[in-house]
Amino acid sequence: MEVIGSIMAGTVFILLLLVQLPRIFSAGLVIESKICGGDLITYSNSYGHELFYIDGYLVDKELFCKALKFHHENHCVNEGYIGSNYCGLDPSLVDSPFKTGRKVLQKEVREETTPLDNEHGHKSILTPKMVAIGGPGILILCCSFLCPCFRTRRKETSHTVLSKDLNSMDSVSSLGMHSSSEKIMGSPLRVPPSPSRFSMSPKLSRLGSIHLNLSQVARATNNFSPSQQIGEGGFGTVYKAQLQDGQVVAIKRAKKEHFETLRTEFSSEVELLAKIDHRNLVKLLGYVDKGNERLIITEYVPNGTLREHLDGQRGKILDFNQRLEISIDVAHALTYLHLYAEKQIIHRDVKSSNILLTESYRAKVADFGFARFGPVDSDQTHISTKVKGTVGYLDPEYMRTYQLTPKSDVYSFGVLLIEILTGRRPVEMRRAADERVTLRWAFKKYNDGNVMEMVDPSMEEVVDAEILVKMFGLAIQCAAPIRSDRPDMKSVGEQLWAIRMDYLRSVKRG
Ligand SMILES: Nc1ncnc2c1ncn2[C@@H]1O[C@H](COP(=O)(O)OP(=O)(O)OP(=O)(O)O)[C@@H](O)[C@H]1O
Repeated sequence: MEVIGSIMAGTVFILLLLVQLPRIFSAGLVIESKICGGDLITYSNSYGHELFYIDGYLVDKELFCKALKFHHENHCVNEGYIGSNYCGLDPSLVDSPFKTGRKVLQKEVREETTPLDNEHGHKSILTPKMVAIGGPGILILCCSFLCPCFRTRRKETSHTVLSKDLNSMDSVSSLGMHSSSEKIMGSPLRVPPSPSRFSMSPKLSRLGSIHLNLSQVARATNNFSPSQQIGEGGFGTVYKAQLQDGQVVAIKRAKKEHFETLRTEFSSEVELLAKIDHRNLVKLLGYVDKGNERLIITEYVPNGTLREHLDGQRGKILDFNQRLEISIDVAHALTYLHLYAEKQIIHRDVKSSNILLTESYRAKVADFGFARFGPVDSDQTHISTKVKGTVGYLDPEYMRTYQLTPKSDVYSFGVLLIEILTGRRPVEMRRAADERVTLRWAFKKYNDGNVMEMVDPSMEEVVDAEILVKMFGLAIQCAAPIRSDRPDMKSVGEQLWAIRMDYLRSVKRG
C-alpha cells in the first residue's frame, strides 16, 4: 500500500516537474546540433542577463561564440537557432553588459536564498514535503520503466553533472557575462558589506617580514622594467625583484585602470596571505599601499606554473611521480586552509595556473584574490555569496545555489586532478565535439573502463592501470555534481598518499 502511495506521489511529482519545465527553459534557448553530433549549446537570456553553456557547462561568451560559429559554418545548427549574427556581428543583439577586462561574469548576492525559490523570488510549487513523498515514488517508477538509467552508479553521476548544469540556467538567471577572459568575478560595487569579507585594516602596514618604501621597490624592480616582468594576471603585473640583502621576491603591482574595482581583491589577498604559513602556500612577505600604488610582495617561486609544465613550456615533461606529489601538495595546502588555518579559508580559484612549482617540483598554491572565510558559526553549513572563480573549475552546485562551502574547492581540485593526469585543460575547443569538455570526456572513458587512453600522451612511462583507476576514480568523486558526494580535502590527501604508496610498490615490483 505504501509502495502504491509512493508511486502515485512520484507520478504527481513528475507531472508537476513537467508543468515547471517550460518555465525552466523559457528563460533560455537550447541550440542543438544534430549533424555535428555531440554538443548541446545552450543560451539563456533572462531579463538581460546572459548565460552560455556548452554541454551543460557554463562557458564564457567567447568560447560559446567559437562553438556557435563552428556549428554555423558546418551547417550543424538546426534547432532554436538565435542567428549567426549574434556573436559579435549584429550590435543590436549584443547590447548586453559585456565589457573588456578580467571580469567575465556578475551575479547578484542572494543571501539566504533557498534552493527551491525560483529566479523571481517566488516559491517553487515543489515543496520539500512533496519532494520527500515523491522521491521514493520516482525511484520506483524509474526502476520499473527506466532500468537502463541504473546500469552503473558512476554512469549516472556523469549524466547528472550535465543535467544539473543545464537546469542551473534557471537559478543563475541574474548573471551577466563579459567576453574577454575566462575568469568569473562579481562587481565589488554591487556587494553589500559582509562581516566575513576581508578588509584593509590599519594593522596591515605591520604585516609581513619585509618593509619597503616605494623607492626601494622601484630600485629592486629596475623601475618596473619589462625585463623583470615574470607574469601578467587579471590583478596586474608580476615582477621578479632582488632586494638589497640579496633575497629574491615576486612583486605584484595592481593595474591602475582596475585599481578601484580590484581594491577589494587586493586587500583580501593581503590580509589572507598574512595569516598563512604553510610550505605548500605562497608566503606573503610584505606590501606597499601608498598613493597610487598597491603592491604585494611574496616569496618568489622559481619554476613556473603547473599549467606551463603540462604544456611542455618548461622543457622536461612531468613524470607520474611528480604529478602525484604535486597533487598531494595541493591537497595538503587546501586541507590547511579548510581545517587548520586560524579561520577556515575557501580559496575559490584552484586551477593549474595558480599552482607554482619550486625547483624540486614541489607545489605552492598562489593567488588568494578570490578567497573567502568559511562560515563563522558552527551551525552554518555554507555562506551565501556571489559566484567567483574560473570557468571550467566552478562547482555547479555553488553556481546554482550561490552557497559556498569548502567542497567548492574540492570540486575544482577534482577538475585539476584530471588536468594533471591527462594534460588537458578543462575545456578544449579545438578537440572533437565529444572531447571538448574534459570532465565529461573523462567520465565516459572512466565508465567505459578506458583509463589508459586518458593518460597524458606526452608522459612516456606506463603506469599500472590499477593506480590510474584509483586516481581517476578519486578525481571523479571530487568533481561529483552534488557536494555531499565529494570527499573533504583531508580525506583526499590521505587517499592520494595511499595511492602513492601503491605506486611506489608497483614501481619496485617492476
Ligand atoms: N610568487 C610568484 N613567484 C613566481 N612567479 C609568480 C609568482 N606569482 C605570480 N607569478 C607569475 O606571474 C603570473 C601571473 O600571476 P597572477 O597571480 O597575477 O595571475 P594569474 O593567476 O595567472 O591570472 P589571474 O589572476 O587572472 O587568474 C603567474 O602565472 C606566474 O607565472
